[in-house]
Amino acid sequence: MWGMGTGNSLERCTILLYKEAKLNSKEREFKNLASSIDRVNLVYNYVKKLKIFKDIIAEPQDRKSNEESEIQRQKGNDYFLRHKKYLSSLESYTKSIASAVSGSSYLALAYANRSACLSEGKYYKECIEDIDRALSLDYPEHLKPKLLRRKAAAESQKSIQKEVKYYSDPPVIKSKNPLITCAEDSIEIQYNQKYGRHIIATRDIKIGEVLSAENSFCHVIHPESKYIHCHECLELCFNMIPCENCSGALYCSEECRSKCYEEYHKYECQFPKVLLSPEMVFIKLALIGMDDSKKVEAELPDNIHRSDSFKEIIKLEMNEENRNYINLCIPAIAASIAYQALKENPEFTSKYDTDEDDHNLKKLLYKAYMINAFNPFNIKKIRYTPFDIESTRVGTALYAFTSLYNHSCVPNCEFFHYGSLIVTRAQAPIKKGEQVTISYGRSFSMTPKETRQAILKKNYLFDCDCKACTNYWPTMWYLPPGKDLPQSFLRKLSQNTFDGSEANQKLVDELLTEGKRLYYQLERYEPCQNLLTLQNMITEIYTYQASKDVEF
Ligand SMILES: C[S@@+](CC[C@H](N)C(=O)[O-])C[C@H]1O[C@@H](n2cnc3c(N)ncnc32)[C@H](O)[C@@H]1O
Repeated sequence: MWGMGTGNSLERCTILLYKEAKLNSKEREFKNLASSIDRVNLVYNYVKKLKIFKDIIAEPQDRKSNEESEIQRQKGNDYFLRHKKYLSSLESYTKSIASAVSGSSYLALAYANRSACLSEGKYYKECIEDIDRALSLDYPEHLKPKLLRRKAAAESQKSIQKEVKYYSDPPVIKSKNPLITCAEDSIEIQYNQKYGRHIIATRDIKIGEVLSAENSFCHVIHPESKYIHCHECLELCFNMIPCENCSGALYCSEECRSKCYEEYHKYECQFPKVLLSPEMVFIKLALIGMDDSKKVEAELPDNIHRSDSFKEIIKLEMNEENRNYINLCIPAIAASIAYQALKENPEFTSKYDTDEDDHNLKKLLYKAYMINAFNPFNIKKIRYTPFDIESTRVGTALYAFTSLYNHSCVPNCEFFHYGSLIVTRAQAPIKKGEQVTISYGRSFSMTPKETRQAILKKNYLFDCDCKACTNYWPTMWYLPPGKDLPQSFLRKLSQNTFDGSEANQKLVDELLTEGKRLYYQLERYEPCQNLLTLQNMITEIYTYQASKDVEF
């Protein structure tokens, strides 16, 4: 059941182990233990008795293989020459680069082939870099003249180089909050029994105002993006360099490669397959906690929220008191598996080998897993085409401050990603003293109350008391239209194509200004369809403005 090649995810393994170790019968014993470390130890010992840890963590991640590199390079050639699908061919060449043994001629060939693709896409700087990489390796002599001709051609075209960036310049914080390092001074953190920590407006806030702009505390890449995004910084990059040991990590620069290796990848590089998925941001968080250098933090008074501080991220909500037994036990199983894998990781054990390290590791893994249940954000890449909006998952990230916004089914804020930076803006006017909220996925306009409440209870363990839930607001289709929107405005709205042209930019700016003005006129008709139309339009415009189209 656990053997090699089963491809079991950590999540599946935890559920199977729960059943196999008959942990359902240990509830009383578990709950009698007060500390998290005792609970992890209890579960760890029961699971260990099954003697199947070894199987679970036996399957290694894919290693370098020149054979695989050659298969991927041929695939790339096929896409490039036969189908003229340049992005697919680029991804295959990058896979070929990731698989090739360091320093081999396979690596040289893969770089050279990718340079042809980059030249076709008008990414001349990247093309030249790849040619230089191929030439610095064991590239066949008889093919060199062709490569040098490609380099000369690329040099002469450098002036029409295309930019590789999938988001626009983010807005900046104008009036820094003295108590929250990543926020405007229009908000504050409050605490009460009912809402936990939550955010309150300290003055009236207008629609569109930026409230916070926060860099991720830590993130991991999503598998679907890993051949065109850097494993470390998540930036888009079409000519990445590989990890020298494994075939699973690619980087936009030497700096990112060595930074990542030092801080995390030296452990990850030897992870078994079961620990490789975006959900594993919890292991990264726990390992950051283990790392003493990160714990040394600038001396700031305790009442200042620093979004880059480990002390803050580890305080995020775990809902420990509201969890039922299985939801307390599963994290202990996941922590046990990750612990066992790390204990067999030579890089890890060479640094951490005391009883105190052991204790810390178990505690941190358990906490980090629980934090990760309620707080992760998906980083998405949004691309507008004339016919469609494409959304791709780039990674999963944790934010120490943005996670403090509570949910409402009628949220007054929305967040936007600029790479791994998350920016929160008001999408409705917010009065001084009002709670500032985002949506955790379902808004009242599309999903009926019972469904929303059930999902929130299951995934976030609370009963929502927002105005839509309390007053039984119907979904959008059953709402009155509210005050009519002017015909001139509706005409403009129907002309909007999001096609990136200058004329459309102007139209979008006008729609945003007019939409905000109309919102204030319609506010008193809430809930109504036209107000939702305005709100959706405003959110869509901000999403569009944050995204940038990069074609290949
Ligand atoms: C991402 S955290 C939000 C910040 C959290 N209140 C804290 O103290 O850290 C999500 C958790 O906050 C609480 N929460 C969020 N929205 C809520 C709401 N509208 N009412 C009550 N609790 C809420 C729930 O415990 C939920 O699992």
